[in-house]
Amino acid sequence: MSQFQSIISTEDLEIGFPARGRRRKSKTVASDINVSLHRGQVVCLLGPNGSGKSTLIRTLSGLHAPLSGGIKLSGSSMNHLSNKQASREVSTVLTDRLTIGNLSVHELVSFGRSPYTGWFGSLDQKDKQKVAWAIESTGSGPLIDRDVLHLSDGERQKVMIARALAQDTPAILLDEPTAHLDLPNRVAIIRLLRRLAHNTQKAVLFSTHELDLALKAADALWLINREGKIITGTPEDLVLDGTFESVFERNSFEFDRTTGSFRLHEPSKEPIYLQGNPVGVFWTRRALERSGYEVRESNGTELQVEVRALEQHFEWSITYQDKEHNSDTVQGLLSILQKL
Ligand SMILES: Nc1ncnc2c1ncn2[C@@H]1O[C@H](COP(=O)(O)OP(=O)(O)OP(=O)(O)O)[C@@H](O)[C@H]1O
Repeated sequence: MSQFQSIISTEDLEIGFPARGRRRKSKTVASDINVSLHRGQVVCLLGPNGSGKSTLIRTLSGLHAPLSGGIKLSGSSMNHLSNKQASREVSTVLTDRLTIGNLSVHELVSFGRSPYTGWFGSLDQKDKQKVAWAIESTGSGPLIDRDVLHLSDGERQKVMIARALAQDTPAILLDEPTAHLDLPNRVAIIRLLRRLAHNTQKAVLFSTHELDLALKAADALWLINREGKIITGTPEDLVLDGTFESVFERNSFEFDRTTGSFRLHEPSKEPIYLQGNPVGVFWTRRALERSGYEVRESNGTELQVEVRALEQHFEWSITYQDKEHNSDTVQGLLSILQKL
C-alpha cells in the first residue's frame, strides 16, 4: 500500500449553496479547489469564521452537493459510487447535535459498522472487535451504557469519533473534533488521529480554530482565505512564506513567527532586551508582553532583563541606566519595571 496514495482528490471543485427559495442566485463559498488527501497524512483545514470549512467537509463527505467540479474517492468519481460504497471510503464526524434518543453509546458506535452489515444487520466477530477497539481507543469505555442524548458536549464528541473509527474507512473527516474537549482529551484525540494516520495509513482531515494545535499536529495545512481559495502546504512553509499570517491577520492582530503564535497584546511600553534560561525567557516574555512591553532578542535597548535558573527557583536581574535590580518572581519583576 503506497503511503502517499490519494484517497480523496478534487478537480476544479466549487462549493456553496444553489439558488433556492429566497436565494435567487447560487452562493459560492470556495472555488478552484484542487486538493488531494493522502494516506498516512494528517491535514488541518483552517480558515476564518464563515470561510467554508464545514461546507468543504460536508461536500467531501458526500453530504452536500458541489456547485461544480468533481470529487474522486480512491480514484473513482463520487457520482458513480453508491452511498454504501462511499461510506466504506470516508467517515465523517460533524458538529451537529444528535437527535435520536433511546440509543446507547454502544449502539451508536456499532452503527459505524452499518456500511458492512446494513442498518439492522448483526455484527460478526470482526465487527465487534472494531467496535470494541473504537470505544477503547477514544476512551469511551465508561460511557457505553449511557443514552446518547444525555452526554456532555465533550463526551458526545468522543463517542462520535468512536463511531467514525468503527466505520474503519481509509479517510476520516472531522469538523472541529476538539471543540468541546478539555486539554487532556484534546491531546489524546489528536495523538490518536496522528497514530491512525501514521501507523495504519489512514488519511485524516480535520478543521479547527486552534491554530497553535494545527501548526504542531498537521503534516499539511489547507488554508481557506477570505477570497475563497485554498492554499496548501506544510505548516512550516506556510508560516515562513507569510501565507499563514495573511489568512488570519487583521489590523493589530499579528502573528509572531519566532513563537509560532498570535500576539494578543499591542506593545505600548518601551522595548526590553530579554535573555537567559530558555524556559525562564519563554514565561517571562508572556508576562512582559501581557503588560505591554515589546520584547526583543537583540541588545541595544535601555531596559534589559536576564533570567537565571537557580537550583530551586528562577531569578531576574533588570538593568536600567547602569543600575541593577533583582527579583525572584515574575510579579516582582513587573513591579520593579513599573517603578523605573
Ligand atoms: N444553508 C446555507 N445557505 C446559504 N449559506 C450558508 C448556508 N450555510 C452556511 N452558509 C454560509 O456559507 C459560508 C461558509 O459557511 P461554513 O459553515 O462552511 O464556514 P466555516 O468556515 O465552517 O465557519 P465557522 O468557522 O464559523 O464554523 C458562510 O458565509 C455561511 O454563512
